[in-house]
Amino acid sequence: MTEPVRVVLIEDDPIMGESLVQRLTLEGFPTVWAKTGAEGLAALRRERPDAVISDIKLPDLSGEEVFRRALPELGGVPILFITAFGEIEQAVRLVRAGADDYLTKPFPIGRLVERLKRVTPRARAAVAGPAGFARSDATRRVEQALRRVGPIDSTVLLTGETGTGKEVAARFLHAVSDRADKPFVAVNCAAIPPELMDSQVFGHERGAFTGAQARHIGFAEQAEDGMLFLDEVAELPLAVQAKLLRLLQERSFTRVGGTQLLEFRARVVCATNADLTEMIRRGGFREDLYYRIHVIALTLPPLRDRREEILPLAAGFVAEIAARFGRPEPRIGDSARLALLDHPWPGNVRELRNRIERAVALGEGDGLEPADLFPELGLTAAEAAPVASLSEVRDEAERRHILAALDQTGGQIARAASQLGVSRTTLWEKMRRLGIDRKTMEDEP
Ligand SMILES: Nc1ncnc2c1ncn2[C@@H]1O[C@H](COP(=O)(O)OP(=O)(O)OP(=O)(O)O)[C@@H](O)[C@H]1O
Repeated sequence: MTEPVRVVLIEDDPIMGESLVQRLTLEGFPTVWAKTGAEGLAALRRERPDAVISDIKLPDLSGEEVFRRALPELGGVPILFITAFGEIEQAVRLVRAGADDYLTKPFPIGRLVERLKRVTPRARAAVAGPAGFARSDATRRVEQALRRVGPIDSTVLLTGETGTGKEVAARFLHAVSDRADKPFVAVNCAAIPPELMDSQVFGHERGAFTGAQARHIGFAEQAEDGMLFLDEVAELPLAVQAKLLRLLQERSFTRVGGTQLLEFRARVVCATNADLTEMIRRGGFREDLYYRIHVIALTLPPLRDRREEILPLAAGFVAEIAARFGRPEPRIGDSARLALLDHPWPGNVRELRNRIERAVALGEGDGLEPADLFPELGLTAAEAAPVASLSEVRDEAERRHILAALDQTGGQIARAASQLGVSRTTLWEKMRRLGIDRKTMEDEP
């Protein structure tokens, strides 16, 4: 017997809602009813349904907002909209943006059931298209959302800690988009000096500034009608943020020092590990730009929240890296597996990859052991301690020297100061800073 298709219904009209719930349940679709957009989003997160039916007009959110906000939870789950006669345009836009279908009120409930039956197998079937990157439910939702928005042109913002795979996700989006055969241009905004950012992104004309000996084609132009991936977008200086906003609004730009207006045809995908709302609060990021790039926002979860991916990812990296080094593929021993599962992975997938690469490169046996992957664990505590900074070393030496002087002078500050070649006040200050307790010293009048 196949599992029943579970539905979340988002509908504020009590009569319509009631009758839909009754009929859907009778038809074998267990249904959870949410009466506002916010309740609906919470239900989506909680219930993980197989299909969603949503009214387009809700007391708190529009259909577009429901879709945009639901997308990260929705993944490949079908969503049908119910619209009133006057909202058809919005419904058509939603279907273009990746919603599955819409029905105009009034409609016979049988038709809704029929549509529902038509769209649900799609969610169950293996998703077609390029192979994905997901190996857990958490990333599968992101991957399916990317497949869904692949064919449309809205701007996507990918967030997540460093090394979680934001660039991998952006390249995947490109691969499933209609622009897959067009350029994918990745710009690491953190790696370009702020004063060069403008000309790197928009290009410059010959003679635009000292040293501009030839025309330079910037990233916006190189992307043609492909994809422009702005990694670490929070690092853009405010002046370049203003230009990026204009680029997105007007879909045109000029090279630095140029007058010719060039059409911007690429799709923009941004990534950041910064908290942009916090940056807006502090005045480091433009709010209007945030709303432009935040049309569809998806978060790559940290590796510690998707531990089921650790071993499959590790196995994939071992195979790939051993092949690259022309070495036999080492086995990951049982205790190494446990160590991998136990590690908190602050550097996420990148850290996993780097540790495997080092272990495969340096490992001598035919298996990987915890010490190959976590060499720091084999060190004594003193060796593993982080290297002290120069100021820490200096402070420690000063502290010991002052204590010795005080010891020799029986705690007399003035004599110790003169021996040390500093004034009494300076010695007091140093003692305070270095935490030498003055009460243990014998002060003089
Ligand atoms: N799902 C995945 N499958 C295979 N490799 C992955 C996956 N996710 C990430 N990686 C690898 O991990 C490393 C980091 O990924 P990526 O550069 O996409 O992360 P990021 O989130 O963009 O990092 P940053 O914020 O530092 O730019 C890369 O070597 C990438 O190939």
